[in-house]
Amino acid sequence: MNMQVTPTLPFYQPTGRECDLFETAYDHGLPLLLKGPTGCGKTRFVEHMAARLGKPLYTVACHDDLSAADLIGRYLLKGGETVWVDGPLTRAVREGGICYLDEVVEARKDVTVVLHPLTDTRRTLMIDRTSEELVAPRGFMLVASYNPGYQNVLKRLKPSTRQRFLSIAFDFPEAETEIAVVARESGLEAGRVAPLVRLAGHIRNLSGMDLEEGVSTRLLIYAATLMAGGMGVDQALQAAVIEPLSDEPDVQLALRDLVSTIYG
Ligand SMILES: Nc1ncnc2c1ncn2[C@@H]1O[C@H](COP(=O)(O)OP(=O)(O)OP(=O)(O)O)[C@@H](O)[C@H]1O
Repeated sequence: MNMQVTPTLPFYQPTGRECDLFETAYDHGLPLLLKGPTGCGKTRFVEHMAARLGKPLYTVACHDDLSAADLIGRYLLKGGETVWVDGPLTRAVREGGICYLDEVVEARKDVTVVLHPLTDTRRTLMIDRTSEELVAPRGFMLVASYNPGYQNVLKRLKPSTRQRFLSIAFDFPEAETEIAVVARESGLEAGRVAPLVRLAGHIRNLSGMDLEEGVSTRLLIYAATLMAGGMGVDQALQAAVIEPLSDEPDVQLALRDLVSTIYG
């Protein structure tokens, strides 16, 4: 869990009208679900919007062991005494902040039970252990993300959960936007970023066939950062694109072929 109150506005390049939708959802106290592949800007978007709205942000990276108690809180032994310690969700509710549950679908099932009364008109967080029932104040907002590409039958959001959230579909940005983002984040000049983004376009066309998922904007930023630091193109792409995308020699070969097509 990571709590941030960001003094400067984290850079976020909008790709559509997502900032307006976020603000409207926030104004009306509606929960928001961000759907999209890994590394396409969902977390950065939430960080940007929280800073823009001047709200504390509690980010929780969900995993398959994450339980309701991890979000709500628990009794802990402190100096021989048992004291209640709020979890990130409870803190966000008490403070009227934003709670961002990254990859919510990974969390254990008891988390859903907690989220339901919080994401409908009740806006209530039940804390069974302390017998408290908190009604979320104006200003509290729940944001969750999930990556539809990773889902298997067991790990899908149930309609009863999905239909409690407004949703925005994220994808990799248009080439021009992605070039601007990668150049800004890595410090590599736009002219040298352009072929990287072209390569990404080709690789993304392969995803689903040989690759679980296309190359993320995050990996392009890694590659560009290595290149901006003076590393050669081949070595940078091997470390930041080819190795992270696949362990299969055949697939790696196909990726290297694509690299030669673009870089000659
Ligand atoms: N539209 C954008 N504006 C600014 N930066 C962006 C944008 N899209 C991607 N990025 C950059 O890509 C990096 C990865 O994005 P981010 O961490 O937000 O991904 P994510 O979608 O939350 O991924 P995950 O689901 O794996 O957590 C960011 O650190 C940022 O540098």
